[in-house]
Amino acid sequence: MSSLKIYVHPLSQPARAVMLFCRANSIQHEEKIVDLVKGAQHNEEYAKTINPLKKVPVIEHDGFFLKESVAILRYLARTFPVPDNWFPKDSVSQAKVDEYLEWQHLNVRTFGTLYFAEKYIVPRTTKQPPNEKRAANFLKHYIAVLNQVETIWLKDRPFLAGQDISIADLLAAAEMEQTVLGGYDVKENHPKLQEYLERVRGGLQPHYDDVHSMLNKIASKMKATQ
Ligand SMILES: N[C@@H](CCC(=O)N[C@@H](CS)C(=O)NCC(=O)O)C(=O)O
Repeated sequence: MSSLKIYVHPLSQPARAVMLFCRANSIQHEEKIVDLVKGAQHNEEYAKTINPLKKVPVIEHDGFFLKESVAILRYLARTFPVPDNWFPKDSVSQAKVDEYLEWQHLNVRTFGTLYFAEKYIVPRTTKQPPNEKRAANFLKHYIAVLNQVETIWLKDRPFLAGQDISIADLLAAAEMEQTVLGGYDVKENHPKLQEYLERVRGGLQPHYDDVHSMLNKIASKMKATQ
């Protein structure tokens, strides 16, 4: 019998996208939590046997190891019997998904992550306050790319690559949910993206809330103590 292990952590955006894909498609798999908070990704064993880049997500499918969320999601969509909308076989439809996947890494992913890291990770690892000037600059760029998502990618379609949800939406939603931990709630600031995120979430319940539960709990606690 085929075996799929996914090495993930629920506070990692690309890992959540992989978790969500597997859960929403009822792909039989085992979740291996790599405790990023405790630095488990830096363990010698993890670097040696799972991922020399010391990051999540990674999958292990029948002895085949694959890192990088985009490659993983494409591989899973090709390899498992999932509905075609996730990564369509039709060349033009697939290219539309790829178009977002190629763009997001240097845009939503980059600026959302830089902002989140400056506001959330840096203070926790250095015990120093964030550099607010740097954070504001990352946020400015993050808002600019979110505006591009609204006005270009979602201009005339409900999902990033067309009428149906695809793997592009999983990565986008996971990134947009993350920055609440840095104090920037996309849903409160971008009504069109709020509707979009609700659309993505609505079609993926209860899995969407399940994979975001740790993030949402931390965000609620932070809001309560502000
Ligand atoms: N390009 C990679 C990014 C992976 C990545 O940056 N993972 C982060 C969590 S979101 C990580 O594992 N960080 C641990 C570390 O840098 O120590 C992907 O899309 O899979």
